[in-house]
Amino acid sequence: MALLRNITNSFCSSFRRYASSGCTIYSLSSGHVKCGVSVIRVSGPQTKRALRAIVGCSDYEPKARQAYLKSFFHPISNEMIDRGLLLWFPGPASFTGEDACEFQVHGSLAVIAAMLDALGRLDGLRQAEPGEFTKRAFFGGKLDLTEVEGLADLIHAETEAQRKQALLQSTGALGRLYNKWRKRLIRCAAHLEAFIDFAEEEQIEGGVILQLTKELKAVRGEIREHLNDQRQGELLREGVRTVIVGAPNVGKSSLLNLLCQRSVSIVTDQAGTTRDIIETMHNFGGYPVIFSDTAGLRRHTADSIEREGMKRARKCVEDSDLILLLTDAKAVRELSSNEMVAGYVERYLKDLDIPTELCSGKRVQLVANKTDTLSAEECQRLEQLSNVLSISCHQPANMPTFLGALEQQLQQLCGTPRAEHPRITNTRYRQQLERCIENIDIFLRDYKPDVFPDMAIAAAKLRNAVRCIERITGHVSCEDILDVVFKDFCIEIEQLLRPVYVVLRVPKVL
Ligand SMILES: Nc1nc2c(ncn2[C@@H]2O[C@H](COP(=O)(O)OP(=O)(O)OP(=O)(O)O)[C@@H](O)[C@H]2O)c(=O)[nH]1
Repeated sequence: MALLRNITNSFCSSFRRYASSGCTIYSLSSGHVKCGVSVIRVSGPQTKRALRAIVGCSDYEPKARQAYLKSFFHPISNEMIDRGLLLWFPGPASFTGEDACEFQVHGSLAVIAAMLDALGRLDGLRQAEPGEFTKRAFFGGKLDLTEVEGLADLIHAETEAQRKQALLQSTGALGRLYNKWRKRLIRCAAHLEAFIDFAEEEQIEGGVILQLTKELKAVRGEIREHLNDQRQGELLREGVRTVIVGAPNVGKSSLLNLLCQRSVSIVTDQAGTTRDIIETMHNFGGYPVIFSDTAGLRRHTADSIEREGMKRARKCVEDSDLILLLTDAKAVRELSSNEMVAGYVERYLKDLDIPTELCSGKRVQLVANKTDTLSAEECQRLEQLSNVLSISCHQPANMPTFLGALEQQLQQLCGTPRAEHPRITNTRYRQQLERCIENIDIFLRDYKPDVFPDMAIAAAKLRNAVRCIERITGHVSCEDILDVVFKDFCIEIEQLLRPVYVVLRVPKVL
């Protein structure tokens, strides 16, 4: 347990050291457009001196986390800038962990400029870099990396489901899960090291090792289950890539225009109108979708531009998550069973020269367009088949059934964000978890309780497993990762902390 305590303490104190070494920063934290109220934040050791200077009272003592209606003055001219609300957040119970305050002022460009100028005139204050408040919260130990990324996702969330998922992550649902695994793995590693170091002298029982392998298998099982999620969280975060593909002239561009409710793609009666990929991002029933219209596919063409368009279309199929395979309703009007539809899909993909590997692991939804050209009886027959959706882009009144089915597909692909089952939202997490499992696997395969050098090598694998989790949460030195995360968060990293946390003692035998 002492080992665990040391790890935690060294983690926290290094972060605190970084946090308190910063100077005081200020910035407009609300949007950069004219608005009713704008929020200007200040964080750092000089915050109280700054707020006293702005309210024009050198011994002003606001109560923590209470709003005060105050007049704000420029410290050089003593002219009043605005009247607004002041909130004081003494550290460490603040967002950054440092002393912080907020000025809520009227959101005109002139008021904001005057406030920023006033703060900039004070000694020890400088304008914050983009995202620097969050960076301080991270280095101050207030947020782990998953929470930082969750916060960035929350700020960028465009759909309701994305908002829910980002909110869960930003409030620590994923971080708590990973931290729980991290602690269990550290405990296993600590027991193993105790066994290596003291087994002979203090008669530590071999049963410890049995217990340890049982626990490792349990953690491995939980991580595997977490990984086996059909990438739902990642799809929700990044958007479901949905490609509309089919033969020339079947109505792919017409469908895209209908889905987006605007004319993004050119529609003509000439086969081969669409040459390049046309992509649009769409909020579809709360799910983010990236629709792609593609060039019509056929086996042979002499036209080199069309050939390039078809190559791009096939690549788009390969990169997609959901394939809307569009066909002319006349081509399927004779089909009378789901098996016949399945056979048709296979033949159609072959005609379009789409190799089956390109579609493997993806949802392929057959959509029959131009039902307005069918008889009522043919339409009815098609509607009875469950694996084909029939539409007419010329009669959008029949679209609700299709849209409902599409929304259902998206719901199944993205799932529902739940606090009890936080999902992987980032490929980086997935890669580290897979590496963590690999290390546990190697340990379980290689350790031999009675052969100490082998045991020590196996113990190193266990430490690697811990490190993989720590690279997700940011508990270890991981500049390369921080670089990516804060870039996503629009933060220019000026100085990178290089903390090196000794996670576990190196066994004597190494
Ligand atoms: N009758 C009927 N015609 C349609 C329907 N949808 C599209 N069309 C017509 O079919 C023709 C081709 O439509 P597009 O949307 O350009 O077809 P496309 O598949 O994108 O064509 P390419 O770009 O050549 O691959 C146009 O004349 C459309 O007006 C429909 O539901 N019913």
